[in-house]
Amino acid sequence: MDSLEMLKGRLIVSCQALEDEPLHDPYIMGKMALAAKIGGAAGIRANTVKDIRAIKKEVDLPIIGIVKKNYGDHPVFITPTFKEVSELVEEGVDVIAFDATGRKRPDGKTFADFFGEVKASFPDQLFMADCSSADEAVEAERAGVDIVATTLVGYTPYTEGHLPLDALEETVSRVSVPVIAEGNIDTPDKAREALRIGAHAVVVGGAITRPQLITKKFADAMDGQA
Ligand SMILES: CC(=O)N[C@H](C=O)[C@@H](O)[C@H](O)[C@H](O)COP(=O)(O)O
Repeated sequence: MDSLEMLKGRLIVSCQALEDEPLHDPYIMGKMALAAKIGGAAGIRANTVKDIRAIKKEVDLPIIGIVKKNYGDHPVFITPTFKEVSELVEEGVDVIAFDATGRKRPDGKTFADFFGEVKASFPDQLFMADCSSADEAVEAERAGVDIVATTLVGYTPYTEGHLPLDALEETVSRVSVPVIAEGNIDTPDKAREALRIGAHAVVVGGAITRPQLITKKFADAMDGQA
């Protein structure tokens, strides 16, 4: 069974902690991935080669790899250039994900130029397009990606306030490649709803692996109640 088939209808847990987060440590991300596997995750999404290596030591699940890299204050930061894609190919991951929004990349390339080069260089690799709208998903499918995802819905200036499940519904109706629901799927009900709408799989991050955010939800709900 290939990794896409293994992920069908299943939960993928994003195990990420950036430099400014308390759990920023490859060892901890490895253990997060193990906890996710024990809980029933069928795949892991992870950031940086270091974290991916640590995660591979703990679990044998399919990995969606990204490299978040800031080029100055450029807004495109999820696997933004060919360099980050090459790092992931060299490490070896089942799927490589990247920003597939309509914005120019830090090196000045459009998404189509960037992906054309990537696909020509690594024709056997699976690629997932992190989109902020159904229009971008349609463009990414046209460019030849294997999977599209709602990862960046609400995170581009032109999608502020848009809801991932609404974008998912539109995307599912307009593309034929598998669509992964990702981004602010923060309850089990939303994950189930995403599958009902037609998501191939669901990625959940912060609601499982960012304890500072989980704690805040409880603390905020209790604030002023006593
Ligand atoms: C916008 C952005 O940078 N998204 C990132 C993409 O890799 C991650 O920070 C998210 O945690 C991930 O997409 C999962 O989403 P959520 O944590 O909402 O379940």
